[in-house]
Amino acid sequence: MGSIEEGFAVSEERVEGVEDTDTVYVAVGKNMEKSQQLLHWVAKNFSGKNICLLHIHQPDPLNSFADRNLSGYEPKDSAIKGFQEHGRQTVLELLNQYILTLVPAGVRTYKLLIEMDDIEKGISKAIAQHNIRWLVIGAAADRYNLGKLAKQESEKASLVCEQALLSCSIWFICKGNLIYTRVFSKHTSDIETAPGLLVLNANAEAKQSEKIKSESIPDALKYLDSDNMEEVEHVNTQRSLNSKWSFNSVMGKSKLADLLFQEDEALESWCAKEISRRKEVEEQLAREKQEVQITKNQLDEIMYELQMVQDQNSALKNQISESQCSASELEEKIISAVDLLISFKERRDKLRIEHANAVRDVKVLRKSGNADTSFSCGVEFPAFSFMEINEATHDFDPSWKIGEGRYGSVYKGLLHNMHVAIKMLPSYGCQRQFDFQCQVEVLSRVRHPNLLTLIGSCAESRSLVYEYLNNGSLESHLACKDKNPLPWQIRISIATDICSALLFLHSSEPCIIHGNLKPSKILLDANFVAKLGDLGIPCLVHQSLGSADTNTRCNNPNKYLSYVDPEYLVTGKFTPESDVYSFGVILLQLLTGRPLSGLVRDMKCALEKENLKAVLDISAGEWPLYQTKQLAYLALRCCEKTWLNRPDLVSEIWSVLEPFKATCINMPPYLTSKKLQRAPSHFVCPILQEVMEDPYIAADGFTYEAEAIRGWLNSGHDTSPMTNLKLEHTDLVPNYALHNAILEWQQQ
Ligand SMILES: Nc1ncnc2c1ncn2[C@@H]1O[C@H](COP(=O)(O)OP(=O)(O)OP(=O)(O)O)[C@@H](O)[C@H]1O
Repeated sequence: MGSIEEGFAVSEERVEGVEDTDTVYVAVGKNMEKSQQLLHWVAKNFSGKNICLLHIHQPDPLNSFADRNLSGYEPKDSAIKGFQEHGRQTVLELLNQYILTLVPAGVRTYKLLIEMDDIEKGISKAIAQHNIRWLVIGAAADRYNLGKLAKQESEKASLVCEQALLSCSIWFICKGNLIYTRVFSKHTSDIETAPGLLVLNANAEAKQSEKIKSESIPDALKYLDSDNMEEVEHVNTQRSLNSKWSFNSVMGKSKLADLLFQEDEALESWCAKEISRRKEVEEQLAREKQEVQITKNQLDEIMYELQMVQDQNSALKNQISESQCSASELEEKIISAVDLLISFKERRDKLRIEHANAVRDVKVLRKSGNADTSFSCGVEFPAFSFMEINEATHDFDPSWKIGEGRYGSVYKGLLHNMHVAIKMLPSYGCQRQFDFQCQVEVLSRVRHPNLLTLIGSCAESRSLVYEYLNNGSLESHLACKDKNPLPWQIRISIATDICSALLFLHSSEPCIIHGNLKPSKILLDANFVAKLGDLGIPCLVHQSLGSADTNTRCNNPNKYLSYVDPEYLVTGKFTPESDVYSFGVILLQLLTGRPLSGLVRDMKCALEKENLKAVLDISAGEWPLYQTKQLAYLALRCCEKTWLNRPDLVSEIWSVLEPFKATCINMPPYLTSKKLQRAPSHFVCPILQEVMEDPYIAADGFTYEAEAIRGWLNSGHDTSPMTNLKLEHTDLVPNYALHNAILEWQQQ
């Protein structure tokens, strides 16, 4: 037993007759788990060998005993020894426990306990003293720098010790795996095998297990790969020569130490390299982790965007499905509308056929009627049904009523897109409907720009359909009912228009007498063109009634009688001069604007006193006195009681009026109101009675407003609105010349 510093074996169990070459020393610590892993590895790889458990016991130093907070207390020698003995026993018990774990493997086991403060020194001492050939140490034990230790020891250790160290092979085990091996040789301090070379693959292990069985060398030595086998064999050779091997004969003591030291430095540099390599790998790993994190973040963003896109996609899908639903609904509606249209077209075609048949029947009937009455209606004339008349007047709505005369009411109406005036005559039996229709057709053939156009009739309701003139009657203008007073130029123009109409009627063959000429029968269109209405009505009504005028109403007989020729009242017969008489009264009214009573007398008086101005209507403006006086004399002559004294329409009246009207038009703009400005009659659409904006020429040679003539043709008419004659075709040609003339006139 030596001192603790020196190191000594406090316990050694040796079996007699057992060579050291059959013993593997295993350096075990106090950690049960690690030590058992180590023993397990040794039992597996050194089968058939004896195992000696080597433990370097570090006894508690006396000063540490003294440090135990026992100030003032001086422990006795016996107490210290007892304490150290207790520690020793504890360690031996631990070693016994390790031995017990090896019992099942059938390994012969004994233990070597060495007490020393420094474990490195203890192991080195044990190698030297016990001539240890094979030593297995836990990898952690590598921290015990045996090479360094050897160098330090080399100076003071005995030759035996060094020789023993140099003939020892050491295996470093970590967690049951061989990390590396140090095999000492005579040339180098040790053969260090890199860990990579010592990691066996499955095949290599299988081969090695076969070898282990056949050879006597320890299994652990066979873990070296083929490159190192030479070295291992060399080591074995050295071992066999070990007894003869002399350190001094090969190299000096100090040289060995240097070699050991060099090897140790190589190991250290390898470790440093390994650490820096690991550091690089770790840095690389950190970078890659960062990149992975960035990629992950990008992935998250992409996933978020993907989610949004998916949401939008689903929203769009919903919209598409909704649109598809509404589209299919619309398709269904279109299909049903098309079906309806087809059925309407079929119905229309059917009605057209029925209409054509009806027209044919009417023609046949007319022919047979002609045979009886020897009267030919000739031209086709629009005949409206009562339903159409009813519809046009909105069920004869009172608000659509224009006025009421002796022969019935007049309604405004909308018929086939045209504004019309419908005159309702007293109704009679069916027998007379045909006569009525024929007579109306005769009247409709009398056409003149200053005669109110008769558009059609309804025999059923005995109504006459006229063009509607929106400026009302001359009567309303003279009465100034909500209207501006007419300028004298317009009054002259109206007188000329009526004179023109009378000339046309009286010169017709046979002569046509109006017989009911008065201001209410003179209607004014949008351009104040005067048109004479109600032509032939008295005849129509009187014929129907016979001689008795029982059903006619007259609210103001005096007013009516003021225009009637006095000779008619005597004879009961109208003559052309009867119309001249009525015209004379109207002329006096236009000049004076005065009431009927005493009108002739006042004018006579004014002319006698050479004071025409006293009776002239000053609201009409500054009358040109000479021509006005001439006209006043003519008017008085028209009102002569004897028809023979009345002036001739053509040679006397027309010859004064026509140049008078011409001077009016040639004068500078005489109309203060644009509304009253007179447009040339050919600028006016015959249907609408308004200045045309888009004039088109029809097959009858007349020019119409495009919209109006199209409405006429589209409503089924194939006749001229002006002549009632059948149109050769329904093509329309734009009248550019007229359009330009209208534009120029409007810009004046
Ligand atoms: N085509 C028409 N366009 C615009 N207004 C019209 C038209 N025809 C008639 N009128 C209006 O209807 C009113 C009534 O006319 P109607 O011919 O029935 O009676 P009257 O002329 O007053 O008298 P009577 O016929 O008894 O001699 C007229 O004053 C006139 O203002």
